[in-house]
Amino acid sequence: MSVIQDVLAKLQEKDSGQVEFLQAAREVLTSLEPTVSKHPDFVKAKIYERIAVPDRAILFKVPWVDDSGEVQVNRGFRIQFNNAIGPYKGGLRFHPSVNIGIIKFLGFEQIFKNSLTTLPMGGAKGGSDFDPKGKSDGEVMRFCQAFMRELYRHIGPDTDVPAGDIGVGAREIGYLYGYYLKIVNQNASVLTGKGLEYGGSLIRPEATGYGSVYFASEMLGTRKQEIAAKTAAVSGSGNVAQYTVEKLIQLGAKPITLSDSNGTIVDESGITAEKLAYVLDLKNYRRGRISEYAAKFNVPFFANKSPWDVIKEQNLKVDLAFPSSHENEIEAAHAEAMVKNGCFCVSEGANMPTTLDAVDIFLEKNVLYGPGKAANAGGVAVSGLEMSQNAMRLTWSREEVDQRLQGIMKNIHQSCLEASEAYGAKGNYVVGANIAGFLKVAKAMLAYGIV
Ligand SMILES: NC(=O)C1=CN([C@@H]2O[C@H](COP(=O)(O)OP(=O)(O)OC[C@H]3O[C@@H](n4cnc5c(N)ncnc54)[C@H](OP(=O)(O)O)[C@@H]3O)[C@@H](O)[C@H]2O)C=CC1
Ligand SMILES: O=C(O)CCC(=O)C(=O)O
Repeated sequence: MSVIQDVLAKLQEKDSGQVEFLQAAREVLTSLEPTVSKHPDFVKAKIYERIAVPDRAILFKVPWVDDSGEVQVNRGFRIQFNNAIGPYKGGLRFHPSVNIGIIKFLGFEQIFKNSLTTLPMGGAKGGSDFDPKGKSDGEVMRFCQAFMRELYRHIGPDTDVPAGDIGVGAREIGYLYGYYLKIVNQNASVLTGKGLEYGGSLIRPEATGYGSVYFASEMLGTRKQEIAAKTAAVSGSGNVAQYTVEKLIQLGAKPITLSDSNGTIVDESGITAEKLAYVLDLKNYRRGRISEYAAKFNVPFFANKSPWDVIKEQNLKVDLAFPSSHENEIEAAHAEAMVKNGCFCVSEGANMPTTLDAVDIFLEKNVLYGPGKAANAGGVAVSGLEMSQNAMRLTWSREEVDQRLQGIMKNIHQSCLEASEAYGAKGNYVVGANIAGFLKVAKAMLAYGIV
């Protein structure tokens, strides 16, 4: 059995219920296979085995009181996966589906993503099974305060710096940071995605979405194509989806879908800047459902369907796809239908939105496929820039941060291409991203000895 297969077999045995983590581990570790023969020192130091086990996993209770006075108890998690190249860094997810396997998959992916940015950040993730949907602002505030009441002792500007993810946006970061400040009494860079008034960075809200469009643009460039005039499907309607659509519009593309957990709207005339402004107000302030877009702009709404279901069932034609919602949203049958309906470029705003079978289909059919850890790294990259600005106690302009973001996305694209070629899988961004992200972390781990 190869070293990699041996590690995977052990994970399968030890972490058997953690389906999403095992999926992520399989995807990453199998694509590291070509590094094994070139790096016997990694094998001897058991780097492949060590990198797949978190440094620590913190599980805690989060008791809080709802608006009716009843005590509620949620689970809180912070998985500090690997800090070889910098402080632990990665978002917090508040969603009822959250469990240890999901947070572990996200934390594991974050190691390689953060390494690809070239900024000094280790990998972590956290969150809770708390569902902010349908909760009052007061309930969300009390939950965030209860969550921080435990989390504060595990984080710090040089230790671990969380940020947002699904269900954690500007409102939640404000409550979390406000409570940290209150109990620790230090205005420290312990969270990113902060408001501009209290240490946030311009372009952080936009960064993940913009970055995934910049990454798509780089991939298209390898075939002498560009974003302009392309029709695009985008899933989700949260932070990542909103700014993906904004950048697509700015670059002259036609985004035609958005979704949430209740269904998908299809606007074949194109989502415009004005319609997007409606979506931002609907989702970020009124906290409404995407079906309201369909009623407002008189377009079809497909209840309980994702954009990928609609492409499959209605033969909707698209050139580009930006899955920006959640893991495993694109399955093999979706991938087949997407290719059949003209989709030739997929840039993942979400983390692991494509199942392993569906990835194989994209690769077989020569689709330009940008995996999340490369394509959505813009968000954490600008979080890294937020930390740099906090450390220098100054703020950069919008233009400066955007220029840096574009440079980082270009550089990630180039590193993926170079690593894929050096390790015998030219043009395969999955192999390229995993190997390029891995090598830096592995070399740092090797330098530290067995710790
Ligand atoms: N925010 C960031 O900077 C980064 C985010 N990501 C990834 O991008 C993705 C989206 O995150 P973000 O935009 O921040 O999150 P948000 O909470 O802002 O938006 C999530 C969107 O996805 C929908 N969604 C979530 N889960 C499901 C589900 N199980 N089924 C159907 N729809 C669902 C939500 O619908 P509803 O409101 O109905 O639940 C919502 O429209 C995630 O995979 C995240 O890990 C990656 C890198 C950075
Ligand atoms: O900005 C960050 O620190 C993390 C963003 C994130 O959660 C992600 O990249 O998946």
